[in-house]
Amino acid sequence: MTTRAPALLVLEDGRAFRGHAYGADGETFGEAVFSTGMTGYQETLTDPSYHRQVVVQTAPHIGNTGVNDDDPESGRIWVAGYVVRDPARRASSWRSERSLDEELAAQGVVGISGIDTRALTRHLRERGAMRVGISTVETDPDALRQRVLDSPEMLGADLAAEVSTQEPYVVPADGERRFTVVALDLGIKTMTPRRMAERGIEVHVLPATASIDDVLAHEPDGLFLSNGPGDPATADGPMHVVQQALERDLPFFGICFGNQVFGRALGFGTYKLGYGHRGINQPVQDRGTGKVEVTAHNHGFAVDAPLDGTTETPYGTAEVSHVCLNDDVVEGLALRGGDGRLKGFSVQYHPEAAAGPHDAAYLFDRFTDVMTAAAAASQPQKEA
Ligand SMILES: NC(=O)CC[C@H](N)C(=O)O
Repeated sequence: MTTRAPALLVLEDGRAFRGHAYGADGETFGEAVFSTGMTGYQETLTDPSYHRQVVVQTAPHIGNTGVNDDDPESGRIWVAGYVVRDPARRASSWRSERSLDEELAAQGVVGISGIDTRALTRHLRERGAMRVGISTVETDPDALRQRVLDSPEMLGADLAAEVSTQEPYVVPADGERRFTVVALDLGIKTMTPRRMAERGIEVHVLPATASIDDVLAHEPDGLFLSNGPGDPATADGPMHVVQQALERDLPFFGICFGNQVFGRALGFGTYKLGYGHRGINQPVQDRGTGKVEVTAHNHGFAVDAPLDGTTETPYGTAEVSHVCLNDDVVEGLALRGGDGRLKGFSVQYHPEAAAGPHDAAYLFDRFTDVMTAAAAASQPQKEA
Protein backbone atom coordinates (compact mmCIF):
# COMPACT_ATOMS: atom_id res chain seq x y z
CA MET A 1 0.00 0.00 0.00
CA THR A 2 1.41 3.38 -0.91
CA THR A 3 1.46 6.12 1.72
CA ARG A 4 -1.61 8.30 1.41
CA ALA A 5 -1.86 12.11 1.56
CA PRO A 6 -1.50 13.91 4.91
CA ALA A 7 -4.59 14.23 7.11
CA LEU A 8 -5.32 16.30 10.21
CA LEU A 9 -7.37 15.48 13.35
CA VAL A 10 -8.34 18.28 15.76
CA LEU A 11 -10.30 17.92 19.00
CA GLU A 12 -12.62 20.64 20.25
CA ASP A 13 -10.19 21.51 23.04
CA GLY A 14 -7.51 22.23 20.44
CA ARG A 15 -5.35 19.11 20.67
CA ALA A 16 -4.24 18.13 17.17
CA PHE A 17 -2.76 14.98 15.57
CA ARG A 18 -1.28 14.64 12.10
CA GLY A 19 -1.50 11.38 10.17
CA HIS A 20 -2.46 10.05 6.77
CA ALA A 21 -5.72 9.77 4.88
CA TYR A 22 -7.56 6.48 5.40
CA GLY A 23 -10.78 5.63 3.57
CA ALA A 24 -12.41 8.55 1.75
CA ASP A 25 -10.78 11.95 1.24
CA GLY A 26 -12.64 14.96 2.63
CA GLU A 27 -13.65 16.35 5.98
CA THR A 28 -15.88 15.00 8.75
CA PHE A 29 -17.09 15.88 12.24
CA GLY A 30 -18.57 13.96 15.15
CA GLU A 31 -18.11 12.97 18.77
CA ALA A 32 -14.71 11.33 19.38
CA VAL A 33 -15.10 8.02 21.25
CA PHE A 34 -12.76 5.07 21.66
CA SER A 35 -13.50 1.38 21.38
CA THR A 36 -11.23 -1.21 22.99
CA GLY A 37 -12.45 -4.25 21.02
CA MET A 38 -9.55 -6.25 19.60
CA THR A 39 -11.86 -7.80 16.99
CA GLY A 40 -15.14 -6.99 15.29
CA TYR A 41 -14.34 -3.75 13.44
CA GLN A 42 -16.94 -4.56 10.78
CA GLU A 43 -19.67 -4.89 13.40
CA THR A 44 -18.50 -1.67 15.06
CA LEU A 45 -18.51 0.33 11.83
CA THR A 46 -22.01 -0.83 10.86
CA ASP A 47 -23.64 -0.47 14.32
CA PRO A 48 -26.23 2.36 13.89
CA SER A 49 -25.58 3.44 17.50
CA TYR A 50 -22.31 4.98 16.23
CA HIS A 51 -24.18 7.45 13.98
CA ARG A 52 -22.45 10.87 14.30
CA GLN A 53 -19.51 9.44 16.26
CA VAL A 54 -15.87 9.27 15.17
CA VAL A 55 -14.52 5.96 16.45
CA VAL A 56 -10.92 5.59 17.63
CA GLN A 57 -9.76 1.97 17.70
CA THR A 58 -7.33 1.26 20.53
CA ALA A 59 -6.28 -2.03 18.87
CA PRO A 60 -3.22 -0.94 16.88
CA HIS A 61 -3.76 -3.14 13.80
CA ILE A 62 -7.05 -2.70 12.01
CA GLY A 63 -8.19 -4.22 8.72
CA ASN A 64 -6.24 -7.49 8.96
CA THR A 65 -9.22 -9.66 8.05
CA GLY A 66 -10.62 -7.32 5.41
CA VAL A 67 -14.35 -6.88 4.81
CA ASN A 68 -17.05 -9.43 3.96
CA ASP A 69 -20.77 -9.17 3.24
CA ASP A 70 -21.82 -11.49 6.09
CA ASP A 71 -20.78 -9.63 9.25
CA PRO A 72 -22.32 -6.12 8.95
CA GLU A 73 -24.87 -5.20 11.61
CA SER A 74 -26.87 -3.01 9.20
CA GLY A 75 -26.93 -2.03 5.53
CA ARG A 76 -24.14 0.56 5.74
CA ILE A 77 -21.28 2.01 7.72
CA TRP A 78 -22.65 4.48 10.26
CA VAL A 79 -19.58 5.93 11.98
CA ALA A 80 -18.95 9.57 11.06
CA GLY A 81 -15.18 8.99 10.91
CA TYR A 82 -12.58 6.35 11.70
CA VAL A 83 -9.24 6.62 13.48
CA VAL A 84 -6.62 3.85 13.41
CA ARG A 85 -2.96 3.49 14.26
CA ASP A 86 -1.64 1.02 11.72
CA PRO A 87 -3.92 -0.22 8.94
CA ALA A 88 -3.25 -3.67 7.55
CA ARG A 89 -1.14 -3.48 4.39
CA ARG A 90 -3.11 -6.38 3.00
CA ALA A 91 -6.20 -8.22 4.17
CA SER A 92 -5.77 -11.90 4.94
CA SER A 93 -8.82 -14.07 5.60
CA TRP A 94 -10.62 -16.71 3.57
CA ARG A 95 -13.81 -14.75 4.24
CA SER A 96 -12.44 -11.40 3.03
CA GLU A 97 -14.03 -9.91 -0.10
CA ARG A 98 -12.23 -6.54 -0.18
CA SER A 99 -10.01 -4.32 1.96
CA LEU A 100 -11.33 -2.10 4.75
CA ASP A 101 -9.68 0.94 3.17
CA GLU A 102 -11.58 0.30 -0.07
CA GLU A 103 -14.84 -0.21 1.80
CA LEU A 104 -14.49 3.03 3.79
CA ALA A 105 -13.70 4.92 0.58
CA ALA A 106 -16.60 3.32 -1.32
CA GLN A 107 -19.00 4.38 1.43
CA GLY A 108 -17.52 7.89 1.68
CA VAL A 109 -16.25 7.47 5.25
CA VAL A 110 -13.34 9.79 6.06
CA GLY A 111 -10.66 8.28 8.28
CA ILE A 112 -7.14 8.93 9.48
CA SER A 113 -4.29 6.50 10.10
CA GLY A 114 -0.81 6.65 11.52
CA ILE A 115 -1.63 8.70 14.60
CA ASP A 116 -0.82 7.87 18.23
CA THR A 117 -4.19 6.36 19.16
CA ARG A 118 -2.90 5.58 22.66
CA ALA A 119 -2.20 9.27 23.36
CA LEU A 120 -5.57 10.24 21.85
CA THR A 121 -7.40 7.65 23.97
CA ARG A 122 -5.65 8.78 27.16
CA HIS A 123 -6.65 12.35 26.32
CA LEU A 124 -10.31 11.34 25.88
CA ARG A 125 -10.21 9.33 29.13
CA GLU A 126 -8.90 12.35 31.03
CA ARG A 127 -10.95 15.10 29.37
CA GLY A 128 -14.04 13.10 28.32
CA ALA A 129 -15.62 12.39 24.94
CA MET A 130 -15.69 15.57 22.85
CA ARG A 131 -16.25 16.79 19.32
CA VAL A 132 -13.57 16.19 16.70
CA GLY A 133 -12.84 16.94 13.08
CA ILE A 134 -10.77 14.98 10.54
CA SER A 135 -9.70 16.58 7.28
CA THR A 136 -7.60 15.71 4.27
CA VAL A 137 -8.13 19.19 2.80
CA GLU A 138 -7.49 21.53 5.76
CA THR A 139 -3.92 21.85 7.03
CA ASP A 140 -4.47 24.62 9.61
CA PRO A 141 -5.52 23.21 13.03
CA ASP A 142 -7.09 26.49 14.19
CA ALA A 143 -9.30 26.70 11.11
CA LEU A 144 -10.43 23.09 11.50
CA ARG A 145 -11.04 23.57 15.23
CA GLN A 146 -13.37 26.46 14.47
CA ARG A 147 -15.49 24.16 12.33
CA VAL A 148 -15.42 21.49 15.08
CA LEU A 149 -16.82 24.07 17.52
CA ASP A 150 -19.59 24.87 15.04
CA SER A 151 -20.62 21.18 14.72
CA PRO A 152 -23.51 19.70 16.77
CA GLU A 153 -22.96 18.11 20.21
CA MET A 154 -24.10 14.61 21.24
CA LEU A 155 -25.86 15.87 24.39
CA GLY A 156 -29.45 16.57 23.35
CA ALA A 157 -29.09 14.87 19.92
CA ASP A 158 -32.29 13.15 18.74
CA LEU A 159 -31.01 10.61 16.21
CA ALA A 160 -33.05 7.39 16.41
CA ALA A 161 -35.45 8.37 13.60
CA GLU A 162 -32.44 9.10 11.32
CA VAL A 163 -31.26 5.48 11.45
CA SER A 164 -34.57 3.65 11.87
CA THR A 165 -36.22 1.59 9.14
CA GLN A 166 -38.83 3.53 7.14
CA GLU A 167 -40.99 0.46 6.53
CA PRO A 168 -41.98 -2.34 8.93
CA TYR A 169 -40.52 -5.79 8.21
CA VAL A 170 -40.69 -9.27 9.71
CA VAL A 171 -37.89 -11.60 10.78
CA PRO A 172 -39.50 -15.05 10.87
CA ALA A 173 -38.93 -17.50 13.69
CA ASP A 174 -36.52 -20.37 13.00
CA GLY A 175 -38.74 -23.45 12.96
CA GLU A 176 -42.04 -23.29 14.79
CA ARG A 177 -43.23 -19.87 15.96
CA ARG A 178 -43.59 -19.76 19.75
CA PHE A 179 -43.99 -15.99 20.27
CA THR A 180 -44.65 -12.78 18.36
CA VAL A 181 -42.64 -9.74 19.40
CA VAL A 182 -42.77 -6.15 18.17
CA ALA A 183 -39.33 -4.53 18.08
CA LEU A 184 -39.10 -0.76 17.85
CA ASP A 185 -36.13 -0.02 15.59
CA LEU A 186 -34.20 2.82 17.23
CA GLY A 187 -31.05 1.66 15.42
CA ILE A 188 -31.39 -2.11 15.64
CA LYS A 189 -28.45 -4.40 14.83
CA THR A 190 -29.06 -7.35 12.49
CA MET A 191 -27.99 -9.87 15.10
CA THR A 192 -30.68 -8.88 17.62
CA PRO A 193 -33.79 -10.19 15.80
CA ARG A 194 -31.67 -13.19 14.73
CA ARG A 195 -31.04 -14.10 18.39
CA MET A 196 -34.79 -13.92 19.01
CA ALA A 197 -35.66 -15.90 15.86
CA GLU A 198 -33.32 -18.68 17.07
CA ARG A 199 -35.63 -19.01 20.08
CA GLY A 200 -38.84 -19.31 18.10
CA ILE A 201 -39.73 -15.61 18.19
CA GLU A 202 -41.25 -13.97 15.10
CA VAL A 203 -40.04 -10.37 15.20
CA HIS A 204 -42.07 -7.52 13.69
CA VAL A 205 -39.64 -4.62 13.36
CA LEU A 206 -41.39 -1.22 13.35
CA PRO A 207 -40.05 2.31 12.75
CA ALA A 208 -38.98 4.38 15.77
CA THR A 209 -42.07 6.56 15.32
CA ALA A 210 -44.54 3.68 15.81
CA SER A 211 -47.44 4.30 18.22
CA ILE A 212 -48.89 1.92 20.80
CA ASP A 213 -51.73 1.20 18.35
CA ASP A 214 -49.18 0.23 15.69
CA VAL A 215 -47.59 -2.11 18.25
CA LEU A 216 -50.85 -3.68 19.43
CA ALA A 217 -52.06 -4.23 15.84
CA HIS A 218 -49.56 -7.13 15.66
CA GLU A 219 -51.07 -8.77 18.78
CA PRO A 220 -47.59 -9.26 20.23
CA ASP A 221 -46.58 -11.41 23.19
CA GLY A 222 -43.92 -8.86 24.05
CA LEU A 223 -42.37 -5.51 23.19
CA PHE A 224 -38.67 -5.02 22.49
CA LEU A 225 -36.73 -1.73 22.25
CA SER A 226 -33.38 -1.78 20.46
CA ASN A 227 -30.06 -0.02 20.80
CA GLY A 228 -29.65 3.31 19.02
CA PRO A 229 -27.71 6.55 18.63
CA GLY A 230 -28.10 9.88 20.39
CA ASP A 231 -29.27 11.15 23.75
CA PRO A 232 -31.99 9.01 25.39
CA ALA A 233 -33.42 12.13 27.05
CA THR A 234 -34.86 13.05 23.62
CA ALA A 235 -36.73 9.75 23.05
CA ASP A 236 -40.13 10.83 24.39
CA GLY A 237 -42.20 9.00 21.74
CA PRO A 238 -40.71 5.54 22.39
CA MET A 239 -40.86 6.21 26.15
CA HIS A 240 -44.62 6.77 25.98
CA VAL A 241 -45.05 3.59 23.94
CA VAL A 242 -43.20 1.66 26.68
CA GLN A 243 -45.38 3.21 29.40
CA GLN A 244 -48.58 2.36 27.51
CA ALA A 245 -47.32 -1.19 26.96
CA LEU A 246 -46.52 -1.61 30.67
CA GLU A 247 -50.01 -0.36 31.57
CA ARG A 248 -51.31 -3.27 29.47
CA ASP A 249 -48.91 -5.74 31.12
CA LEU A 250 -47.12 -6.45 27.84
CA PRO A 251 -43.79 -8.20 28.63
CA PHE A 252 -40.84 -5.91 27.88
CA PHE A 253 -37.17 -6.34 26.97
CA GLY A 254 -34.76 -3.53 26.05
CA ILE A 255 -31.13 -3.35 25.00
CA CYS A 256 -28.83 -0.32 25.42
CA PHE A 257 -30.87 2.69 24.18
CA GLY A 258 -33.86 0.48 24.98
CA ASN A 259 -32.59 0.16 28.58
CA GLN A 260 -32.27 3.93 28.84
CA VAL A 261 -35.78 4.49 27.48
CA PHE A 262 -37.15 1.81 29.86
CA GLY A 263 -35.39 3.63 32.73
CA ARG A 264 -37.05 6.89 31.72
CA ALA A 265 -40.45 5.16 31.40
CA LEU A 266 -40.03 4.00 35.01
CA GLY A 267 -39.27 7.56 36.14
CA PHE A 268 -35.46 7.48 36.31
CA GLY A 269 -33.20 10.05 34.68
CA THR A 270 -30.33 9.51 32.25
CA TYR A 271 -26.96 11.27 32.12
CA LYS A 272 -23.87 11.43 29.94
CA LEU A 273 -20.84 9.42 31.05
CA GLY A 274 -17.38 11.00 30.90
CA TYR A 275 -16.09 8.83 28.06
CA GLY A 276 -18.50 5.89 27.98
CA HIS A 277 -18.05 2.12 27.65
CA ARG A 278 -17.10 0.73 24.22
CA GLY A 279 -15.48 -2.65 23.86
CA ILE A 280 -16.11 -6.35 24.16
CA ASN A 281 -14.64 -7.32 27.55
CA GLN A 282 -16.51 -5.28 30.16
CA PRO A 283 -17.29 -7.10 33.44
CA VAL A 284 -20.95 -6.93 34.50
CA GLN A 285 -22.53 -8.56 37.55
CA ASP A 286 -26.04 -9.99 37.43
CA ARG A 287 -27.07 -9.04 40.96
CA GLY A 288 -29.81 -11.68 41.05
CA THR A 289 -27.42 -14.61 40.62
CA GLY A 290 -24.17 -12.91 41.66
CA LYS A 291 -22.58 -14.18 38.44
CA VAL A 292 -20.14 -12.00 36.54
CA GLU A 293 -20.38 -11.97 32.74
CA VAL A 294 -17.91 -10.55 30.24
CA THR A 295 -19.92 -8.36 27.90
CA ALA A 296 -19.93 -6.16 24.79
CA HIS A 297 -20.65 -2.44 25.36
CA ASN A 298 -21.29 0.67 23.34
CA HIS A 299 -22.81 3.43 25.41
CA GLY A 300 -22.06 7.03 26.28
CA PHE A 301 -25.15 7.63 28.41
CA ALA A 302 -26.45 5.72 31.44
CA VAL A 303 -29.51 5.42 33.68
CA ASP A 304 -29.46 7.23 37.02
CA ALA A 305 -31.14 4.75 39.39
CA PRO A 306 -30.32 3.81 43.01
CA LEU A 307 -27.99 0.80 43.17
CA ASP A 308 -29.50 -0.43 46.41
CA GLY A 309 -33.13 -1.01 47.30
CA THR A 310 -36.20 -0.93 45.11
CA THR A 311 -38.26 1.89 43.60
CA GLU A 312 -42.05 1.87 43.41
CA THR A 313 -43.34 2.94 39.98
CA PRO A 314 -46.88 3.13 38.54
CA TYR A 315 -46.13 -0.19 36.76
CA GLY A 316 -44.58 -2.19 39.58
CA THR A 317 -41.40 -2.40 41.63
CA ALA A 318 -38.16 -1.54 39.83
CA GLU A 319 -34.58 -2.35 40.76
CA VAL A 320 -31.09 -2.28 39.31
CA SER A 321 -30.44 -5.85 38.14
CA HIS A 322 -26.95 -5.50 36.61
CA VAL A 323 -23.97 -3.29 37.40
CA CYS A 324 -20.61 -2.67 35.70
CA LEU A 325 -17.78 -3.79 37.97
CA ASN A 326 -15.34 -1.24 36.52
CA ASP A 327 -17.26 1.83 37.64
CA ASP A 328 -20.61 0.83 39.25
CA VAL A 329 -22.62 2.18 36.29
CA VAL A 330 -26.19 0.83 36.06
CA GLU A 331 -26.16 -1.95 33.43
CA GLY A 332 -29.64 -3.40 33.80
CA LEU A 333 -33.13 -2.86 35.21
CA ALA A 334 -35.88 -5.24 36.32
CA LEU A 335 -39.58 -4.53 36.87
CA ARG A 336 -41.71 -6.86 39.00
CA GLY A 337 -45.46 -6.99 39.59
CA GLY A 338 -47.13 -7.28 43.00
CA ASP A 339 -46.86 -11.09 42.81
CA GLY A 340 -43.08 -10.81 42.31
CA ARG A 341 -43.34 -11.90 38.67
CA LEU A 342 -40.81 -10.31 36.27
CA LYS A 343 -42.81 -8.05 33.90
CA GLY A 344 -40.00 -6.39 32.02
CA PHE A 345 -36.24 -5.99 32.05
CA SER A 346 -33.43 -4.41 30.12
CA VAL A 347 -29.65 -4.26 29.88
CA GLN A 348 -27.31 -1.45 28.94
CA TYR A 349 -24.93 -3.81 27.15
CA HIS A 350 -25.18 -6.21 24.20
CA PRO A 351 -26.33 -9.80 24.77
CA GLU A 352 -26.51 -10.21 20.98
CA ALA A 353 -22.72 -9.84 21.25
CA ALA A 354 -21.87 -8.85 17.70
CA ALA A 355 -18.95 -8.74 18.13
CA GLY A 356 -18.24 -10.07 21.57
CA PRO A 357 -18.55 -12.90 24.09
CA HIS A 358 -21.79 -14.88 24.44
CA ASP A 359 -21.98 -14.85 28.26
CA ALA A 360 -25.16 -12.76 28.22
CA ALA A 361 -27.13 -14.79 25.64
CA TYR A 362 -29.29 -16.14 28.50
CA LEU A 363 -31.13 -12.80 28.49
CA PHE A 364 -32.97 -13.76 25.30
CA ASP A 365 -34.13 -16.92 27.08
CA ARG A 366 -35.20 -14.77 30.01
CA PHE A 367 -37.41 -12.79 27.61
CA THR A 368 -39.15 -15.99 26.47
CA ASP A 369 -39.57 -16.98 30.16
CA VAL A 370 -41.22 -13.61 30.91
CA MET A 371 -43.60 -14.04 27.96
CA THR A 372 -44.40 -17.63 28.99
CA ALA A 373 -45.14 -16.57 32.58
CA ALA A 374 -47.28 -13.62 31.42
CA ALA A 375 -49.34 -15.92 29.18
CA ALA A 376 -49.85 -18.37 32.07
CA ALA A 377 -50.88 -15.55 34.43
CA SER A 378 -53.50 -14.25 31.97
CA GLN A 379 -55.15 -17.70 31.56
CA PRO A 380 -58.50 -17.91 33.41
CA GLN A 381 -58.01 -19.71 36.75
CA LYS A 382 -59.36 -23.28 36.74
CA GLU A 383 -62.19 -24.04 39.17
CA ALA A 384 -60.90 -25.95 42.19
N1 LIG B 1 -25.64 1.32 21.77
C1 LIG B 1 -26.60 2.13 22.19
O1 LIG B 1 -27.79 1.84 22.15
C2 LIG B 1 -26.17 3.50 22.67
C3 LIG B 1 -27.23 4.25 23.42
C4 LIG B 1 -26.91 5.74 23.56
N2 LIG B 1 -26.86 6.38 22.27
C5 LIG B 1 -25.60 5.89 24.30
O2 LIG B 1 -24.63 6.30 23.72
O3 LIG B 1 -25.54 5.62 25.47
